[in-house]
Amino acid sequence: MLAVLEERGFVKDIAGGHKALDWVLTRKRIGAYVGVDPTAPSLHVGHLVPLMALYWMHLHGFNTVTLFGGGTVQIGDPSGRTSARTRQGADTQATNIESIQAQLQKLWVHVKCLGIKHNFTLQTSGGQKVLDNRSWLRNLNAVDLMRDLGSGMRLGTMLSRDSVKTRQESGDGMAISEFCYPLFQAYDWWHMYSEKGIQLQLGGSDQYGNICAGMDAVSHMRKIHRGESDKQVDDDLLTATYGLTTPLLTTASGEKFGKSAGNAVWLDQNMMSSFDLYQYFLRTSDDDVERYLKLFTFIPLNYIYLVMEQQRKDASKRVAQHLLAKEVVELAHGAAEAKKAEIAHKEAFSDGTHTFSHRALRKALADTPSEGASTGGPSDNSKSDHTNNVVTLPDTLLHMGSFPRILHAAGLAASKSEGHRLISSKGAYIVLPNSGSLENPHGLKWEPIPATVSTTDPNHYLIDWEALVIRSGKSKIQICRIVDEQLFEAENMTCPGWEEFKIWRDTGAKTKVSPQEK
Ligand SMILES: N[C@@H](Cc1ccc(O)cc1)C(=O)O
Repeated sequence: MLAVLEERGFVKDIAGGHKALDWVLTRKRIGAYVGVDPTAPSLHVGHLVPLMALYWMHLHGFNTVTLFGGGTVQIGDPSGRTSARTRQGADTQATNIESIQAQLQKLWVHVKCLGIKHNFTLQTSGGQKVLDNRSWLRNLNAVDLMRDLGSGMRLGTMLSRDSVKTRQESGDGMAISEFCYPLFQAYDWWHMYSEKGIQLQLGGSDQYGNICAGMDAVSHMRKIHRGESDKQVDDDLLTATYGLTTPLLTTASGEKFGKSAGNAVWLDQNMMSSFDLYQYFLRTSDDDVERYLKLFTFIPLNYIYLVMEQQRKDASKRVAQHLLAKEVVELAHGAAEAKKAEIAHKEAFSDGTHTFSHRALRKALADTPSEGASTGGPSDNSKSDHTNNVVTLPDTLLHMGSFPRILHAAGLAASKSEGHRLISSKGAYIVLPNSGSLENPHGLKWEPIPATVSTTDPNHYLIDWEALVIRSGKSKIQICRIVDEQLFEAENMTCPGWEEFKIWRDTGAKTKVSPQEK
């Protein structure tokens, strides 16, 4: 098992000894767990690395638990942080807990389906559970905790942790609650060790300290509960605890993995559509794609090597990236969504990579009805849950000089001024209507949005009188359906910058109108 995790790139550090862990995993189907604190409404792609390692263990017959910290999130893990988290309101916390729990459940369903697809059988898979540590932490007695577990954890070790040192040095200090966080994570482990035989904890590299603290605490608790006489049992490698941390991902060009335009790449479909998630992984560079295929998919290594050979023969086809993107969407959102996202992308480029397929546009528009708000509440375009990334924008946004605003409204630029920058650096593109060639009438051409912004009218780029197709960088495409402003407002729709636009327009209009009124 350890060899599998190592060859796929999951192992950064091992606590408890490499040899010992290797031996135990070979001898015994121990239990393993990964914990996540629900600090946000969704997991992001970074969470997937330790989770994937755990899923591999599940598929190889180990008992596995994904734990969400409904209890620990209220204390706040200081690991890897330079400042304390701000306290969340009770209702935010409740919704986060609920959605993370649902997400962890859903991931298990998709893991099982992917397992079957990649020829693992349910009979040889291990058990899997989703647990909430609130269920035991809420009954914990403070005196008992300090007497038993607290007495087994050393101040020196805890003070020497980087997260503590940096805060002491920067002068911000640290609250006792945060300082004591490792006690609660350790108690989780003790609880699951004694009840479920969980001997291994996996986590991101920032969890190394918490995991080591947990190992000390569990061994201390075992002594207390067994009496000192059982000392030799304690040393038994077969019943000891172990830790494994996964590497922190950076791209080959040195950037932090998992950020798109400064935002986290969320796994929740309502926060990031399948189309966008697919697109994020499709943008993976050739230097990173093999590493990511190993980490984020269950595809056998031999097959990955074959795909990489194909990829090197013609990198422009991005076969490896398409495969990666599809498998990740399948893991996060399920097979049906993955198929749709794949088709949407393949169609968009079906007439060549330098063109955008008119057929794909027609299909995307047909698949996403314009009544974006039909679900009732106000619809926020940026959270569109469509597979095809169609956003709806009001027609009044299209006027001479408004391209930077459109880039912002379509979610391709964080602000209007960033839109400006994108255009002047020739990083923003638009599909030219009716630009197909005689041999390939559906392949519409891309061209950079003209740098002469103030004299360019976006209306000239409307395709079939109803859509603009824009792109930032190499492949972040956005289809914009343009509707009548009255319909947009009547359907309670909105888009980034819309309120500011209205204020700007209304005040601008007044100064223009008044002289004529005179
Ligand atoms: N402390 C972990 C989450 C966690 C919570 C409870 C545990 O028992 C284990 C892990 C984190 O912040 O990522």
